[in-house]
This record gives sequence, structure tokens and C-alpha cells, in this order.
Amino acid sequence: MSQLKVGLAGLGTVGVAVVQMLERQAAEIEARTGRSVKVVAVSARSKGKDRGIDLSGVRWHDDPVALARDPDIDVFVELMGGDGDPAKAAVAAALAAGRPVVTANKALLAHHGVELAQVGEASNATLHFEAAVAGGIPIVKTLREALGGNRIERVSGILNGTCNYILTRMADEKIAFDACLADAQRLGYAEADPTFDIDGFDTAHKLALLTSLAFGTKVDADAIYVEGIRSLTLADLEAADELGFKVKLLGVAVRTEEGIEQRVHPTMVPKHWPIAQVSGVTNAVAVNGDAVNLTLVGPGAGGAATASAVVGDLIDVARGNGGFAFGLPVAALQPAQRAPMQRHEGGYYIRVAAVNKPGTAATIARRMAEEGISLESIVQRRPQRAAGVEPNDVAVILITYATTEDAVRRVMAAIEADGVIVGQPQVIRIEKD
Ligand SMILES: NC(=O)c1ccc[n+]([C@@H]2O[C@H](COP(=O)([O-])OP(=O)(O)OC[C@H]3O[C@@H](n4cnc5c(N)ncnc54)[C@H](O)[C@@H]3O)[C@@H](O)[C@H]2O)c1
Ligand SMILES: N[C@@H](CCO)C(=O)O
Ligand code: NA
Repeated sequence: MSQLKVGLAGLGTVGVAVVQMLERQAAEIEARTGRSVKVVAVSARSKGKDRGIDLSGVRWHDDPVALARDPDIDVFVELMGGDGDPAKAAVAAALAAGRPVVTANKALLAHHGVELAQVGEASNATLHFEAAVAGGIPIVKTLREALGGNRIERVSGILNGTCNYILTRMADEKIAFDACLADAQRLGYAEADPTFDIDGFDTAHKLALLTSLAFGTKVDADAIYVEGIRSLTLADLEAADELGFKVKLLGVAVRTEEGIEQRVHPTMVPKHWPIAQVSGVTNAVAVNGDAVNLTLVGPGAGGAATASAVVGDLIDVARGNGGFAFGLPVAALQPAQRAPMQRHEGGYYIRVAAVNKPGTAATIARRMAEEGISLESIVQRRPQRAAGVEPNDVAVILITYATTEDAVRRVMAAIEADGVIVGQPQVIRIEKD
């Protein structure tokens, strides 16, 4: 029986779960691949740390790049994270040496994926990254292989487990943002630097990869409009609930006449939509193709779910299944034409702290009318208690009919200049039937 010798860099939440899964499922994996898949060498920051796994007989490398170059491994698994070195240098070194690579590192691939895929193509080494997008959901393979015959119009979804976990607990249990984030970190969902999660960049990294796979374009993370969930308050989630919506951090890539619109931002979705019911660390990815529309739902983060995707990729490597990293040879990937966010059309939830004086409502309504924005509803709520807001200022919530991002931005700038609002307005885009 031939062995697939695995070199694994990164022994944190995901790395440890991969070692455990390979041990636990050893017999099944051997039966499925005809090979024994075995971790023979590892690298991490701290050699002496007790991780609850048995690494006796496994070679230790202080330097992950040296591990990637170790001639006695067949495949390099990168689970360290970070979009620079050593992750980048190690992945490049393994590929350049003709060794397949499995990684969960969406930050690295969103910024250097095409370059790394090219290194792999030059030396006939495959690059696998199922774990990098939506954790345990097999969306990379679905787009690259199963849906390869479709012309895809849109790919969208909840792509960050940490944010969905936070939003779910805030909405359902009225727990403050910081406490929810601390729990997500304790459960191993969050990135080493959780600002990547809550400021939307992790979702953007994943969306950039999905866009490339769906539309056959070069990965273009810089084209993505990104807003995170940091500014969302319990009051916004309560207001959304009263209006019949849930708030989700969505990543959306859609073909438009001008190019591909790629955006990440909190979105109000009708409560009856299936995606509104996706809660906690669960992710969901919807794909609209010309022949097939589907939604995949499953665990988006955490050791076991992510290890499932890494091990699935290792099984592909053991079987010799390859293919192009982004579904096409790098030379065939097209530059993505960017559709500007200012042209985005949709409904908007706008919450402002309005100065409590005669004429305020009239001024806001006039500015909306000047931009041709129709209002579906205006709700005036009890005085705000937020820091920096006078007790007699009133929270005004405006729901617009479909309009453009451009028009909303101009109105917000105008009413700020008019001096009728105080503090930072909250703007949440709405998707509905
Ligand atoms: N945790 C999740 O749910 C999850 C899900 C999908 C993808 N990912 C991705 O998987 C990767 C690992 O995530 P994690 O949650 O296991 O992280 P972690 O912080 O728990 O573990 C990282 C490991 O890498 C090692 N490491 C970090 N920098 C290193 C360096 N410079 N040199 C040597 N070793 C280094 C650390 O010692 C640690 O063992 C990241 O790319 C992350 O984005 C994580
Ligand atoms: N931090 C990421 C891990 C999975 O990619 C998340 O919460 O979704
Ligand atoms: Na996945």
C-alpha cells in the first residue's frame, strides 16, 4: 500500500482537527483512496505546546518553508494563515518543487492566488483550497467541477461564520456585540485577527475566490466594495425585526451590463427567505446558473468542519485528482470588468439621529425628493441614548423603494450639510422580492 506523506504547517484550530480526522478516519480514507494518508512532518510556532495530539515519530521543522521543501513529503498542507510570508513563500516553494498544496488560507489566495496557481501550473503541481471558502460547504468543487457546464449569473451568500454567529446571537438573545465576538473566538471560528471577520474582509476574500470560479475571471479582491458589521446596533436589529427582516452579512457577485458587481455589506433580507433562517456559524452559498439554481448550506467555520474540507482535498490528492485551481488555466482567466458600487440599485434602510426642531422632517423629505427617492416608510422612534447624541434628538428610520447607491450617498451628504442630523447615520441595503 503506497503512502501519501503529508507535511502540515500550522497546528492551531484547523491543523489539530486535520491531524485528528486523518487518525480517526484512517481506515476509511485508505479504503477510499487505496493509500494511507499520513502526517509525517509538521511546523508551527511553538514546538513544546500540548495540543492533545500525538506527534511522536513526526518530524518537526521550525521553518515552514523548509517543511515545504522537505523532499520526503508528497503534499504540503498550509494552515498557518496570513497573506504574506511564511505562508506565501511556503506554498510557492512546495508548488515550485512540483508538490501539490492544500490550503485553507483565503487571505493568501485572494491576493496571490493567480500567481501561486501559475507556479503550480509551471511545475504540474495542483493547488487545492476547498477549506478556504465557506468552511465545510463543498462550494469550490461544486463551482469548479459539478456546475462547469453552466453560465453563472450570480453567486452570493453568508460566507463568514463569525459574523453570522454574532448577528444571530445579537438578534435572538439581545447579547452585546463584544460578548458574541469573544464567544466566536473561544469556539475557534474567528480569524487570528478578528477584524478580518467583523470588518468584512474575510467575506471579501472568499467572495473574490468564488467570483473567479464562477465567472472565469482573475481573482480581483481589490474590486470588492466592503462594509462589515461593526456599526450594527441591537436597535438596528430590533428595527429590522419589526419591519419583517433579518440582517445578514452577505457577499454578492453578480453579472451586470457594466461588468461584475462584487460587494460585501450587511443586508436586510425578508424573514421568510431561506437565507434569513441560516443562523449561527452556518454559512449558505446560492448559485444562479442558466441551467441550475442551488443553495448549499452548512458549517462555515470551526476545526471539524474546516478539517472536513482539507481532508476532502487530501483525498483528491491521494487519488491523483487535479484540475486547474480556478477551473481554467491561468492564461485563460479573463481580467474582471468592475461594475462600480455607485450604480448599485436596491432598497435602503437609513437610520439617522435627527435634530428635534421644526423643519427637520421636511428637509430630509425634500432632499430625498430632489434625488427622486421614494419612501416606503418613515418611522420616528424614541429618543436615542447613544453616546454623543442629545436626549431630545430623535431616531428616524427611513425605508426607501429601489434607488441607486449614488442617490443615497448624495442625500446623506446633503442632510449632513443641512445640519438636521447628528452623529453617524446608519445605512443598510435591503434585498427583497
Ligand atoms: N478556524 C476556522 O474556522 C477556519 C476556517 C476556514 C479557514 N481557516 C483558515 O485556516 C488557517 C488556520 O486557521 P486557524 O483557525 O487554525 O488558526 P490558528 O491561529 O488557530 O492556528 C495557526 C497555526 O499556525 C501556526 N503559525 C502561524 N504563523 C506561523 C508562522 N509564521 N510560522 C510557523 N507557524 C505559524 C501557529 O503556531 C498555529 O499553530 C487560516 O488561514 C484561516 O483563515 C480557519
Ligand atoms: N473566520 C472565518 C473562518 C472560516 O473561514 C469565519 O468565521 O467564517
Ligand atoms: Na468549502
